[in-house]
Amino acid sequence: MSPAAAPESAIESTDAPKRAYVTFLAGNGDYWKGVVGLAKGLRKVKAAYPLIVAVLPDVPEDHRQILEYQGCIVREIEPVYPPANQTQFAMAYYVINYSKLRIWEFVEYEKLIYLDGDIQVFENIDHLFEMPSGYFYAVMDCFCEKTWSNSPQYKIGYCQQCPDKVKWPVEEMGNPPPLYFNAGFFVYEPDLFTYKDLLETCKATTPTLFAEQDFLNMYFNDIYKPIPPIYNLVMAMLWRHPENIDVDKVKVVHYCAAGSKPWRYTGKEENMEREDIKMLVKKWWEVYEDESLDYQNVLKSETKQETNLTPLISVLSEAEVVNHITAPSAA
Ligand SMILES: O=c1ccn([C@@H]2O[C@H](COP(=O)(O)OP(=O)(O)O)[C@@H](O)[C@H]2O)c(=O)[nH]1
Ligand SMILES: OC[C@H]1O[C@H](O[C@@H]2[C@@H](O)[C@H](O)[C@@H](O)[C@H](O)[C@@H]2O)[C@H](O)[C@@H](O)[C@H]1O
Ligand SMILES: [Mn+2]
Repeated sequence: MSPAAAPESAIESTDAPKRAYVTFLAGNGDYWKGVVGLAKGLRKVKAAYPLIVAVLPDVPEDHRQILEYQGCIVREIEPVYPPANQTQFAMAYYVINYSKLRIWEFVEYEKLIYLDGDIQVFENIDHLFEMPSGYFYAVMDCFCEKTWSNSPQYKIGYCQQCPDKVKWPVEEMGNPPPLYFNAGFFVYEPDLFTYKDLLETCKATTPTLFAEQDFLNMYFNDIYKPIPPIYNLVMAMLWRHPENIDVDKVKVVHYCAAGSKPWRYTGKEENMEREDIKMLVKKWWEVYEDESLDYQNVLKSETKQETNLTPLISVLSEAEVVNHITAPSAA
């Protein structure tokens, strides 16, 4: 079994609907470390589906090789640029995030779960694929951090996480804004019509503070279904809305607060000395450094088991009971 072919053949050999996890990687910086951590985390929780990495052309070959070595399916995508204008994004690098829209093109998969490279999965979440189709599932965001300071929500002090604390001023501003999700994690269905329409609509839309996240929120507004925050713990929730979070139940952590990316963590930025943050960063490192989770090591130990089973399998295949040997999951 060739290592590179295993993840795909595992899926192709069954009649089950095609599913996968997908993440996004740009540039020659250090985000590949996040993706390696994610691939190993998915393996640790025995995810049943592989991890696709949608890479921009500027991701260097050696980084791609590291990802393939970790069992990822690397797929190059073309960049998507927002129309030029005067907009200030909350972060300058958000401009590349429009390229995420390309993942709607992956139509050989029926359903996909997108995760940012700065996300880690600590418990199996395969069950999210079983939710009814036809919706866009994601976790509600929080508006309380400084990155939101140019938004009306922030200026008013309104957050959808506690809409009764500071009420939305309906009389002055009309209805409160629709529910707004964090676009670091979502469950979606690739589709070529949607893909083309996304790109065309995007071209005709003025970019705003949160770039593709604002755009996706607008585009999928009518089919958006919130899922609980355990599926994408936006770190600021820990100090902004502790009453909404039970850290022990969290399955997916999004290291999105300033200074919290584990591979860059110094502990110096605001809130980064908190015990819960230190614990979550430590948990990320434990997965990242666990060599037993390296794809090549998992392959080796599974090959050993298969060798032991060979006599039994050959008897069974003669009887045409075994049509295929399921390859190990890549994730
Ligand atoms: O230089 C970069 C910046 C971003 N990303 C990808 O884009 C995602 C979104 O950026 P980020 O997670 O840093 O945004 P945040 O969630 O912190 O606002 C990352 O997780 C990566 O998957 C990347 O690959 N290289
Ligand atoms: O390009 C827009 C980005 O927006 C998001 O950023 C977060 C994060 O920056 C926090 O620090 C903020 O406080 C939070 O509200 C905000 O949504 C996504 O995580 C990322 O994947 C990407 O879509
Ligand atoms: Mn992120």
